[in-house]
Amino acid sequence: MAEQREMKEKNPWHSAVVILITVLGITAIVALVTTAVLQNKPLLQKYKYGIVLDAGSSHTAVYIYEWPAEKENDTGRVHQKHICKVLGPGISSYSHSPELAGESLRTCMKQAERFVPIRRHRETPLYLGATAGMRLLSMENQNVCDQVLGSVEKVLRSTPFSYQGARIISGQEEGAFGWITINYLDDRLKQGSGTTGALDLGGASTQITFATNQEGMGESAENTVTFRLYGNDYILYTHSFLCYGKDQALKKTLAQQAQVGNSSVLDPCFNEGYSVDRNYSSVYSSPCIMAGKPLETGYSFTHIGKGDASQCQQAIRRIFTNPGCNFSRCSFNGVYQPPIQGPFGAFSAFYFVMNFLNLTSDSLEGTREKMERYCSTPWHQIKQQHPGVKEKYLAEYCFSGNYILSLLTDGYKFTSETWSTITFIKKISGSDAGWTLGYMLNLTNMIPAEAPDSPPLPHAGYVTLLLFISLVIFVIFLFSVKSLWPRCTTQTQII
Ligand SMILES: Nc1ccn([C@@H]2O[C@H](COP(=O)(O)OP(=O)(O)OP(=O)(O)O)[C@@H](O)[C@H]2O)c(=O)n1
Ligand SMILES: [Ca+2]
Repeated sequence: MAEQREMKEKNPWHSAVVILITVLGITAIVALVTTAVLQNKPLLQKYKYGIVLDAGSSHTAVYIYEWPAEKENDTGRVHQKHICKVLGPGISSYSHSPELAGESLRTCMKQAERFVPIRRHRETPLYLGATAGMRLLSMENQNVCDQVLGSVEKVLRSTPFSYQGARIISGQEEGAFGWITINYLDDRLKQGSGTTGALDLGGASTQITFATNQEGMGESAENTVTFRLYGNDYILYTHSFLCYGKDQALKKTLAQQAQVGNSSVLDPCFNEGYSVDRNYSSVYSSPCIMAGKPLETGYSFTHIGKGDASQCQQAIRRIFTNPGCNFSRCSFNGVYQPPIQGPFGAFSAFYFVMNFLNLTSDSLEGTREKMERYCSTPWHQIKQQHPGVKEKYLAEYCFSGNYILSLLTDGYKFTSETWSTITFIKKISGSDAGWTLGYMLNLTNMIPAEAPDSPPLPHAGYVTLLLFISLVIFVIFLFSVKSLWPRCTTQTQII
């Protein structure tokens, strides 16, 4: 018994040495984990900025993007910090006083100076991309077009930002960068999984872009864009239809219904009771309307609504020409289009219109029915129901809804089955869907061709593993001490 008590008293677990070892072990583990956590903790977040002006046919918008400075090549990292809508029309409407085009941008550029921290002003790249309105102006009058671009350049150069140029982007770029934007924001590019096609409807042009594995893409080089992003290859089909944005399509539809000399036009695409006097020249004042231009201006007519959706669609169908298809398949106007591969995101005016008409989640048949009902509602009732909506927009929704229906089905060949693959979207994770983000990502080389190397474990996983291994080592150490120590003490006792 006395021997046993002696053994217990001499038990190494109770000795000061073991307590010391335990304390030291725990301290070492805590120090190790703290060092690992502190070493890997993200530094105080620093942000970088980029500004892109979308000079559209109907208006200009200034987008400010922001991203963490040390994560430039991570997909999904750049987001929209602010959008400023320029007051007044698009820059192409300043053809009679080009210098005012630049002036119109000043208020939004001042706002941008407040949204980007002062210390970042000088390094913040500033781009302006002009789309279909300026493409049309350059066709009409190259000289005036250059003056407008010169005027916006002068104002943008006077800002504290790093001005990188103002230019008209091609329809191909507009389509492809819209596609990059939505797939970047959806985080689909890095995963290399399926992508989403992009449908963009502006005032003067419309774009369709989708990834395809079609062998037949060789059929039309001008509709093909290839990208290598994050180690994945993409073959995109893209086409921009100039003059098929919703404002130009409206002019086309009206022009083919109007006969110069007639004092009124009975239009099925406007609600019954709608009646406005128009000048013929306002309808024909566009390079999109080729035939039937009156020699003399000054004729006017009364534009009267008739409110009939199916007749409206018949009228719209006539603006899609069918000159024959020189390829294996075509959309319209003899333009090549491989079989559509969804899903699709439809944005800009596709969204504005379908959202207003409450048609963002209906079947194709449901959409047709609702359009019939909307168009046959008398104009005074429509105005009563939507007192806060701009009258110009309101008057055009019957046309616009039918145009979208016709463009997607008669034009791009969506069917009742494939209609459901279209999602009408405005924003993805807080950033607007549109070409501007993709444009900036491309010009700042923020999407690498090859996937960047990343550590095998995420930060949290790394710390947890470190902690676990340290504990295992410590426990093993304690067990070895426990099993070795008594033997040593016993031996000492014998001696
Ligand atoms: N709340 C809104 C805002 C805009 N619009 C319409 O949407 C079209 C403009 O769409 P947008 O994408 O802004 O066109 P732009 O970029 O100006 O034109 P484009 O891309 O052809 O240069 C115009 O017909 C405008 O009347 C609308 O119906 N409802
Ligand atoms: Ca646009």
